[in-house]
Amino acid sequence: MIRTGGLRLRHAGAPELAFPDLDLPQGGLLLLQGVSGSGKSSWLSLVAGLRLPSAGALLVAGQDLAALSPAGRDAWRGRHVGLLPQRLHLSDALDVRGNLALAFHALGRRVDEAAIRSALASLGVDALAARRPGQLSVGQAQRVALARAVLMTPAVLLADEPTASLDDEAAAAALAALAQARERCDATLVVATHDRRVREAWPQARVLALARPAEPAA
Ligand SMILES: Nc1ncnc2c1ncn2[C@@H]1O[C@H](COP(=O)(O)OP(=O)(O)OP(=O)(O)O)[C@@H](O)[C@H]1O
Repeated sequence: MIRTGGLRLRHAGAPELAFPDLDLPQGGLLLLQGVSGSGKSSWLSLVAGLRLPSAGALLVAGQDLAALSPAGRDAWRGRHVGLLPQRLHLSDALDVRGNLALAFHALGRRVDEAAIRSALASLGVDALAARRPGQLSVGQAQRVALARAVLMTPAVLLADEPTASLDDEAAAAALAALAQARERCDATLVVATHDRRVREAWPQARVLALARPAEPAA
């Protein structure tokens, strides 16, 4: 679940972003829409606990993020949030298995090899475990990143423009993989997108429409 009220974020040197209120139940599906600069990535960074709001209340998976210390937020995010960023941030110094193992190291936990195999298999990329990310197609790399996102069975899955730069077939496959990942984790799924194909694929999804803030008068 994600509940926000009066949420605002101020980036240095930019007009303050003000977000519409939201009450999304656990397991819900949300499309975060808005033109470039309307704050989609900023909203995701708030819900992921990467930034704290300049004002407003924010409850994610039952947790008030403002009540956590920075280290507590990092631990909470590692356990409860699955992130599929626009740039996938897979390390080419490691193979696919090693990239997923990093998630356990970040939490100070023993690497759960069975969980890694299961996450990769759930996205149909278990045969790629020994490859380096640089040896993967764009679609394969995205599936690996999604396997990493669902590794801890997160309560909330956040995907930033997952269909950008994909052709129709690859975009449909990416959306199917996301829907499957959501089902596997029984997660709340938020997809930030300005791709009309996502809305067409998921007409039942809730939409949170963001508007670009007005520039202050000169
Ligand atoms: N780290 C930052 N420092 C200063 N301003 C920032 C920072 N990140 C974002 N902004 C500003 O906040 C506003 C919203 O940016 P954001 O990236 O969240 O929008 P977006 O809707 O995700 O855009 P896009 O679709 O282009 O990715 C923009 O005016 C942007 O310049």
